[in-house]
Amino acid sequence: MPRHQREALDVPQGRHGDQYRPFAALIDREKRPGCGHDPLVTTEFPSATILGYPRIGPDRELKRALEEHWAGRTGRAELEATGRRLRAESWRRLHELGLREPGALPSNTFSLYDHVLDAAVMLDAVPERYRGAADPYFAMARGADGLPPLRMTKWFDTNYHYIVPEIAPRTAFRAVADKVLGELAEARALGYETRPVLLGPVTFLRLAQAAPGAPGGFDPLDRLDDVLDAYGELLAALAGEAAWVQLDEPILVVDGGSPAVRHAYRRLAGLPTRPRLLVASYFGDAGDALPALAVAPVDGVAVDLTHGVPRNLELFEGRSVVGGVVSGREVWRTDPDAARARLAAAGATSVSTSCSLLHVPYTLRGESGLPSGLAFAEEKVAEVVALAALGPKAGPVPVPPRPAGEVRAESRGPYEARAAAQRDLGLPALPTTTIGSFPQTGELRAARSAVAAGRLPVAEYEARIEAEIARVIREQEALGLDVLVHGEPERNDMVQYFAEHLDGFAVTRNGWVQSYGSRCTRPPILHGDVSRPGPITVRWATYAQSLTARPVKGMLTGPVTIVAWSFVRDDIALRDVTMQVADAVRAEVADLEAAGVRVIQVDEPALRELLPLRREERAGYLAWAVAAYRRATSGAADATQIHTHLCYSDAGEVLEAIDALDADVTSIEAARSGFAVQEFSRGIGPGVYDIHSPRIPGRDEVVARLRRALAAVPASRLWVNPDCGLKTRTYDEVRASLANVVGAAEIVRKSLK
Ligand SMILES: Nc1nc2c(c(=O)[nH]1)N[C@@H](CNc1ccc(C(=O)N[C@@H](CCC(=O)N[C@@H](CCC(=O)N[C@@H](CCC(=O)O)C(=O)O)C(=O)O)C(=O)O)cc1)CN2
Ligand code: MET
Ligand SMILES: [Zn+2]
Repeated sequence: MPRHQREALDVPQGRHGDQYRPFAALIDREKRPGCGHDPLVTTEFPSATILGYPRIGPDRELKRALEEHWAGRTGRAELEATGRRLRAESWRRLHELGLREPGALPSNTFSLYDHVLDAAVMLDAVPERYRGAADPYFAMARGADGLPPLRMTKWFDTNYHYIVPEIAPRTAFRAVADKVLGELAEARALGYETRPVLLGPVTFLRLAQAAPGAPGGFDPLDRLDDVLDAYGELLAALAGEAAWVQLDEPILVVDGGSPAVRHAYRRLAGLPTRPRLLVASYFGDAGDALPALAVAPVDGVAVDLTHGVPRNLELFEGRSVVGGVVSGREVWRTDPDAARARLAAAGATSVSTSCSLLHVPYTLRGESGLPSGLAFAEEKVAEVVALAALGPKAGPVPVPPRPAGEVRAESRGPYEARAAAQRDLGLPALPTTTIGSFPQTGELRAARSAVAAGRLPVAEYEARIEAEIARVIREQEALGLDVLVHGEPERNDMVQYFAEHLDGFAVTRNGWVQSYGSRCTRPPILHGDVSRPGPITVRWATYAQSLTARPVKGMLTGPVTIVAWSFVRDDIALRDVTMQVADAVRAEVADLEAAGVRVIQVDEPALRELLPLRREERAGYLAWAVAAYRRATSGAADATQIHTHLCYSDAGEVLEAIDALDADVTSIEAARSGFAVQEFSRGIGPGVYDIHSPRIPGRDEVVARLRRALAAVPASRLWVNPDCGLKTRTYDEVRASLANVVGAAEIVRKSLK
């Protein structure tokens, strides 16, 4: 059913608990395997719950508190106090929205930076080198005095990023339960019996990486039994404190690993002293992994029912089956009939969100001008409560829309012909460039909100943007970079900015979603057919080019990334949505080219992110993603140099697809993830330093990286650039870092002759 015709659920706000009964009555007490002790409050899983909740704060209170703290303006105590206030306010609001049964409210879902990092701390898996830092937690997250941070990467196929734990053969795991016990006690003092949420042991180890220096064949999963000992201690500590504990195992929806799951949950379920265990899988169908769980007598499983119904659920008869029918990562209202049909088909005994609500904004309240048919976190909680009151009802389970027709990958001329046609750009060997953005200053952001509020005339704002572009061009000329950028000062975000200039998208006022640490985005809402009313970037690109004789690179966001970082309509296939966006980008490429812009970068940092978690679906996705990129870029003349940029990409997994994008130059994150430059047959710029940390790379360090790269790529195809845009850095950091990058390129260039 099209969204706008969908009936909204009648969502009661703050009615009383008796409406849960019809659903709770479905739970069969007798059949549930016992676990040998009387839990504190209740043994029944609540009829309605959510798997997790946003934590940045409805007005990004945590972001501000973190940034004040990192700037040295507040102490740790003030930061902790903000955290406590935010947790209390979330529980209060969730209770008010109807999550009132014991155990319905999750706890330990708050984090000062990241829940995977919290899990590492909970297991005492803190690498030795961070232990002496003034604040080991933030040192791991962000680096500290010469100490680089731990790697950060995408959380499954979402736009959230987690800190990658480092596990060594001798990491001494032990339970550090103070955070989880602290939040439980905090909630209890407020009158709430909560359900602690822990990252599960298998997901923890499979998301971790081997510590540097570990022997070649070492896999963090080799440490499963030791980690399980620590979980045993944690669960023992929680046994008298909470009726249920939720163990998050989203890794269940990824191929492989069933033996580890079977082993882990046999051991944990067999513990003599423990709370009831709910194992939560999400981000897809856990089908293949369910039998492994079924042989372990865990007390409940939570399954993602938003896209289909996982296979083999009958294996869980007699236990709690928590049906995730309200999407935790999309923003459309739940269709009650479809949701109830899914609950019925899955034999669900409770209603939940499909995953944590971390991935959606807090509330629609305060928004205007948005399409109808939306639900953000608060509205989704109300939906869960309403569905629990209604209960399951057999009916047809809808199938997702199929893509319409075939797609063909479009082509430009062969690379060699293009390279020849681009020679008049006059670039040296090892050309230096940046990825696009320069620091976004507080003044620019303040000016943007002043325009939105009508306090600053548009002409004045535009004059400030031009002044900033002029400054960015001057800085780059002074540094001696070869291919310049305008610095993206006019963009609030590389996706939202384009969404604001395309038809078919709506943007929110306050719909912030955490991306990593204190950083957030407001994902646009793609709700209709996409089209481009007029040129978007041409004015700024041509202004920048008018200020310099060096080539200025036009800067666009690619179609896959625009859809990946938006909330997208669900009534037509994602592939078809992406092709509409590709056509808009193609028109912008044509306009830039017509305006004389000779180098155009089309960023696709999210290409890897949308890669399906199941192997069998990957080739199909990559084929259309590549086709969309080529649709966007293949209209360019051979003489126009097309760049692309990817980051956080674990590029190794999609190298062939990146090559198939057929860009003349690809810049890619290499500083933190390490990948094989020799795989590339065209221009390649492996990032020479990590822009996510304030650390300034040394010139010699960059020289060493370039020499390593030259062992694999000829100098004629090697580019020199940071590994991502500079918008989160300060001008001081950027100047110092880029001076070393340009200096390093000069040194290496000389040694070529
Ligand atoms: N969409 C998206 N996803 C992405 C990335 C990305 O760039 N975009 N990059 C990767 C890493 N993720 C990142 C995500 C966000 C930020 C980031 O810097 N976000 C900014 C917000 C960017 C923004 O929308 N800025 C707006 C609004 C800024 C703002 O907070 N305004 C103030 C008012 C202005 C003031 O007085 O300061 C307010 O609303 O209160 C603007 O510049 O116009 C932040 O959290 O601080 C960086 C990296 C992966 N995913
Ligand atoms: N052109 C963009 C920038 O420099 C690319 C960022 S990729 C997350 O900010
Ligand atoms: Zn990037």
